[in-house]
Amino acid sequence: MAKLVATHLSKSFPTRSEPLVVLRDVSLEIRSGESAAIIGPSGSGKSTLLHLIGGLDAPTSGTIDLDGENPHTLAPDKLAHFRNHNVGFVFQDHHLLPQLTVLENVLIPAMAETAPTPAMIERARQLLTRVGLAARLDHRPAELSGGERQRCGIARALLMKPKLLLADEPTGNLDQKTATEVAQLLGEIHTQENAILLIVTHSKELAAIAQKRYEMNSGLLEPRS
Ligand SMILES: Nc1ncnc2c1ncn2[C@@H]1O[C@H](COP(=O)(O)OP(=O)(O)OP(=O)(O)O)[C@@H](O)[C@H]1O
Repeated sequence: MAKLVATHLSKSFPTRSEPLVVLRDVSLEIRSGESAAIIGPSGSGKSTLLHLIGGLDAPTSGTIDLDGENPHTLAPDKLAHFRNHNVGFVFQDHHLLPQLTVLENVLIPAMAETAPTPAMIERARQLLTRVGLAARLDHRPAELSGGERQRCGIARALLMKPKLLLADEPTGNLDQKTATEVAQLLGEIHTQENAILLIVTHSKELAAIAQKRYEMNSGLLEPRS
């Protein structure tokens, strides 16, 4: 069973005067099939923490261990490979490529390394069926609704069977009803995929789908009920 362990993470950004301290001694642990949500005010450090955990930025101190590997000890090419195979990202703005079809967008993580294999194409089709987009494979993102685009983004994030699914305000741009549907989908599909799900959100409703909840305030992470 995979496990994410973040231990004593701190992050500061240099400024012209004192460094800006954004994360202060943050630790958390989440297992495969479990989910955690982090809520907290704007600017409190939530996205920064997600970036460190996903290997997009390095901590000033502290360690991250995903199933025995610390992404921040890897050389840049190995880190890119690690991220592509172990971490799926779902963003507030879906980050789909407008010129590609829905199916091609979902295949992007596979295309980062080789031409997609028939097995990958089949997995992409299956994921798109599971997120309710079976009839939209050949459509472009502009032809989809906001919720459908987010479903496509979720399918893309899961293509490589990542151990970790990171979602940064995934329902932030959606109306209430669509946000509820996407939240339910995230909750169901990460369990089916046995992935670790970590969500950053302002939405209490989205946070409610997670088994563990935390609040971030000025870079300090506290458990919440
Ligand atoms: N690359 C950077 N250089 C300097 N400061 C940064 C950088 N990235 C983030 N920050 C600062 O770190 C603080 C925390 O930002 P972060 O995006 O993590 O907050 P957040 O809790 O996710 O906010 P929001 O809910 O608005 O997305 C902010 O003050 C931000 O300006």
